[in-house]
Amino acid sequence: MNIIKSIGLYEIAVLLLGTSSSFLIYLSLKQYLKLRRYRHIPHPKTYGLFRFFTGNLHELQAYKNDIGFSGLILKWFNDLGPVFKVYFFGEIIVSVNGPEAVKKVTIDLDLHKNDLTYNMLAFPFNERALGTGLVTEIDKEKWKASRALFNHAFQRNILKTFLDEFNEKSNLLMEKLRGKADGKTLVTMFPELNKFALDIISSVAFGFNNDSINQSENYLNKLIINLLHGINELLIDPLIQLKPNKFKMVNEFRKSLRELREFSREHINQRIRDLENKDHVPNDILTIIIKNYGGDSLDLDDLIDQFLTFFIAGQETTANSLAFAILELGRNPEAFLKLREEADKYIGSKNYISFEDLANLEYTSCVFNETLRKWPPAPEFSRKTYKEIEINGIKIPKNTWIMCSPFISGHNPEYFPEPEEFKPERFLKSSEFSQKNMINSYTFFPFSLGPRNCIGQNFAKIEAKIFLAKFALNFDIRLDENQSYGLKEVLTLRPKDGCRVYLTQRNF
Ligand code: HEM
Repeated sequence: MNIIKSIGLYEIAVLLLGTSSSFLIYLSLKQYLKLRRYRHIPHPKTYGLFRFFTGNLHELQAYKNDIGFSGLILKWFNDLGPVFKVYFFGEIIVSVNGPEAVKKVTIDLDLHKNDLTYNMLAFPFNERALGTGLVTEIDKEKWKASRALFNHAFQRNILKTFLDEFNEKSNLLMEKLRGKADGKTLVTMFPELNKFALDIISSVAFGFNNDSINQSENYLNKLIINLLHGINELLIDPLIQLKPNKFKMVNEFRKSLRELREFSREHINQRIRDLENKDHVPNDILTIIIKNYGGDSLDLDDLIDQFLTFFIAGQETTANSLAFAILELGRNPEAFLKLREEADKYIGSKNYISFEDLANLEYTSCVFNETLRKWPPAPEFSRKTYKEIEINGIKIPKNTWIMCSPFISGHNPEYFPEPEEFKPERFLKSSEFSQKNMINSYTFFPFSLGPRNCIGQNFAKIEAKIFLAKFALNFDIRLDENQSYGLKEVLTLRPKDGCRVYLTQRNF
């Protein structure tokens, strides 16, 4: 205190002013030099008093509740062309688009995942969440080793053995929806589908009957929702943990995450014990993984990371896409009738959809594909350049955060004429778009591409086809006219109001 008195308030003020001005000058210089490295790459106009620092944040805030980040980058793509940059504070992201670019990034160069984004999923708020699970593992060699184990568990002939579970959970959901199908009860599809997807993963992948479909609030579902909510909040605002009004949310997040990991630990430990005691165990993905990890290499925390990864990667993505599908079918009754015709023809009154039946459901696949084209649940994915690369004649510096967008590609009229229309027919093998190869792996890639593509894509396709066929066989849909058709997007893309419908039992 005495020292302060002797220095005097004036000197302190000058000192503080001096320090903050030097800091501001340092930040400005750093920002200037960074932007200079990218000045040859086109970028959208920036707005606001502090736009030199905030970059494109202003527009993002303005559009986030309407067309979402995906809609915004599509707008920028239409204005600026296939390669452009956007920036928010110190982070510059280069969006690269077009079949050549996507092939180069994901396959030819097989770029690494970008650590900044994936770390927020791996260790949000400095807590271990998805850790070194498949989605978030940045180290290529370690990732390769675990992917090799999991590839085995996700082969079609293994998934085939789980059809009973897929059918059983779909039947349970139909049963529940039948109870609401009086034409007057408002049903929000997303939460129903979210529980459905959770129960399927719980049962197929980890051999336990979670039964959230029949519960209004489910323990596991609630923990996962809290986990995703926390990660979403962190992605929107990386400084969130410093804000006193968010302390409660952050604490709840931490508590849920710890409970979730504990829940996983107990479940995995039990399975290990059962395997050691040679007790009967389900032949599910967990058993396959434990047997393959085996021996000394088995690290329980790694297994928990994988366990959580499959819940997070496989639940919301599938639920979102199915909610979008119902929304589109409600708006496109012709497509809905064709879907039903196909289900009538190949499934009819059967309660069980077999693998052979699935092969016949081509139009159902097209409905799912068209939904994923228009509304990919993972609308962008990111990578990082480890050396300077060139795309469309534009040089992109080393260590750049690159973004590829299945959303932009799916809305490009060059490959998908009238992209705003919902036309499942374009995916029929006989359609001119398929024949002319306009639809191929580099124009339609909702499950990403290359070595780090989605391991669960066949799983998701089986789940979606069984659900869609059964739904079309059972119900008529009327959309709630008061719902917004906006998007909700942070980690994944979802219909803003969750797809609100009135159902009636189908008139035969
Ligand atoms: C419609 C449903 C789904 C969509 C659209 C989807 C999409 C994607 C995409 C785009 C990626 C790449 C992400 C990135 O590069 O960061 C991915 C990765 C992954 N997905 Fe899916 N997914 C779906 C369903 C599932 C399901 C059902 C499971 C599991 C049962 C699953 C498990 C995974 C895993 C583990 C990865 C990481 C793969 C790796 O890096 O080796 N996904 N998914």
